Amino acid sequence: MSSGHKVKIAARLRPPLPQELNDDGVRIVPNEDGLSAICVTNPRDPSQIFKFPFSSCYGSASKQEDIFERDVRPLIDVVYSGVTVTIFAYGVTSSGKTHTMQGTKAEPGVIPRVVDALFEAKAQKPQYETTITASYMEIYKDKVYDLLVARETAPKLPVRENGEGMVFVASLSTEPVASAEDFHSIFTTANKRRSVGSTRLNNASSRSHAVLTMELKMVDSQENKTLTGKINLVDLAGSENNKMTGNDRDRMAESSAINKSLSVLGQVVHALNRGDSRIPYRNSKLTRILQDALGGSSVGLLICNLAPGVKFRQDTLNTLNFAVRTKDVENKPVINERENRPAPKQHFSALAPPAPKLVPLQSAPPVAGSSRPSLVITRPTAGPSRVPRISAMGTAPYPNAERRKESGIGIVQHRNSLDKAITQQDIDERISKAVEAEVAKRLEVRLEELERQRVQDEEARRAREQTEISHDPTPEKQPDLQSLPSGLLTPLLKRHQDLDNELRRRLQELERKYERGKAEAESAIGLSPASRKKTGRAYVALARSHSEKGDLQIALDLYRKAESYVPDNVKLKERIIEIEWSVAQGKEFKPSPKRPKRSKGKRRNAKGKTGTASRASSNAPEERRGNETDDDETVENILEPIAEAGFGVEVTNSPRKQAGADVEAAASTPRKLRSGKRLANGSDDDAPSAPVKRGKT
Ligand SMILES: Nc1ncnc2c1ncn2[C@@H]1O[C@H](COP(=O)(O)OP(=O)(O)OP(=O)(O)O)[C@@H](O)[C@H]1O
Repeated sequence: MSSGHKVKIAARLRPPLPQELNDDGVRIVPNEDGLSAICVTNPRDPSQIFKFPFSSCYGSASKQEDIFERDVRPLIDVVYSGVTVTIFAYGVTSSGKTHTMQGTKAEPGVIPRVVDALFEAKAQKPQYETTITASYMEIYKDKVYDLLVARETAPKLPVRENGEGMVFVASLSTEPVASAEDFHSIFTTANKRRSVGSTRLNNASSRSHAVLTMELKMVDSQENKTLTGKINLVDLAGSENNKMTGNDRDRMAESSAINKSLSVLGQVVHALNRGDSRIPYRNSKLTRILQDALGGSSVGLLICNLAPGVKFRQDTLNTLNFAVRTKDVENKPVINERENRPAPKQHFSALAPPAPKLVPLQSAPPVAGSSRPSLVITRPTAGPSRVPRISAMGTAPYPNAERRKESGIGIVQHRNSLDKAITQQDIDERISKAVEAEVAKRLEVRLEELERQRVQDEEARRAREQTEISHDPTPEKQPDLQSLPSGLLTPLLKRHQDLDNELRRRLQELERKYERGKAEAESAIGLSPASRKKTGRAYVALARSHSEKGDLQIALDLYRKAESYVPDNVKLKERIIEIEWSVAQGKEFKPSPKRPKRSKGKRRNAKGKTGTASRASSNAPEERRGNETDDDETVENILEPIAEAGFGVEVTNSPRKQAGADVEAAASTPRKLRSGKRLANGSDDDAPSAPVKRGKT
């Protein structure tokens, strides 16, 4: 039996803004069991509808209070039981993340409501002497800044890891908070420092990810123990399509950092779901900082913000796909508890790391609507721990933060204010801290060296390969698939077995090459973009051949593998959803028929861009792509070169003449929706349903 706690998902659709049309393409549909699902019309084929069942779905008329009372308030008791909770808002730009997290004076969002609830609960727990502190940071262009200090005096802060594997932001200030009112004034000031900019889609668009942490220290003098609970409230920046946002140069740099970090977030979730031994947390500051929330020791709630309107439709599907994956991520919540009683003096070097002890779950209150773990692990920290317990989001306040505390803004006693009588134990602790800081620093330097070395090795390897390719004229050397002229490999189409073998060989070769790329072997990030695409293409083609043979599970695995190389490919995501559904339902899967082979000139004509195909244009993929829509671009990137090489094409969007395939696919699925019955696999934690026909519900 699993002792983990799955990340809970809540999806919220914002109402259309005054200038937006409501086409009803995203809507909430109640399920028979009292739960609900988000239904999204396929932007490429309005006759198809994707269904995403979640335990909490909020429609456009929902109120801030609804989401707070149902999904957030139950977590307040979890924080008071000494557990870390992380709530993050995720969605495309302008989908309502900041509105949900911060809200307005008239409609306060999750953050102000959480703080009010923390103080209400504090008043009801007289057995504890509770102190509450806040820290607030933003991750802007992959750099971390303290939002509680003026920007002029806020250098970028390093992210570190202590000996217990706890990631923290060094030198992040913490501010004691005496009351909810005190918090609101601190928060309002801090928010003015957040990087916000205007885009075509949102005139107050967050250009950074913001992480607010409220930490509670609950000293129980009767029981001689201290519990530390924490809640991280994360307002992520939204993914962006620069063509829609109309971003200028400055905004583009921000946008690319935002998109990259969100893409790494997706890869982390993927890797966790696959059970990889290496999770690429280190590939962005965002994922490092959220490490504890994804696959770590905290309880997680992901609020998925969705925007109505057809222009956001593809992003909405991407957001929901991310949510579907995230709900399979399992955390192992931990109660942070330590004894108050001073331990006998001992030199830090003589102390062994404390062994975790299992504590029955009853000590933690239940989380509404979630599968609770049967056990949680407590970290006993009796006496001076070998490694000082450092807040996951950092301690060591800035001098000006310290000043704020002294100036009496907060009346709460801070842990560091025990300076009056320094004991031998205090001294040992300080030495221990200094040693650990030094070790952390050296480790970081060493890691940077290793990373530099890896990059150098990778470059040298690529250079070697380049030289080999240009000097090796032997005919048996395998040609690059991308460079093959169209039609050259057409005969392979007729020989599927050969095709399989060929692709397998190619994949093995690529993987062998990649293996040589040292320790990062499991991460597609370690490959150049070209190699990633190439590998992705090869997996797609192999997957297709398996799906045609009816080996759907194998095909699905291969498509998923392809996705880790080209995580942004939208059609690939759709294909995975379709096959997942077919596998879950035990239904036959019919891929859309292959696109008929056309001359390049015809292709251009079909798009209506140019009259006749010039030789220059047919040989210039960049130029071709420039004329295509975004969707085409992502598909062409992975699929087209294979098609040109004669390996077949994945076309999800069936043109009119392929309607037969759509009708057939739809005919096998819509009745379930029509009758209002849940799909066989339609439990709360199910994957989305396959497309079903509209108009029959
Ligand atoms: N539930 C809602 N009810 C009313 N208005 C909303 C709601 N959600 C969002 N809005 C409005 O939509 C606009 C965009 O919302 P918001 O700024 O919160 O989006 P965002 O996802 O944080 O965007 P970005 O990623 O660009 O920062 C704002 O004008 C906001 O007031």
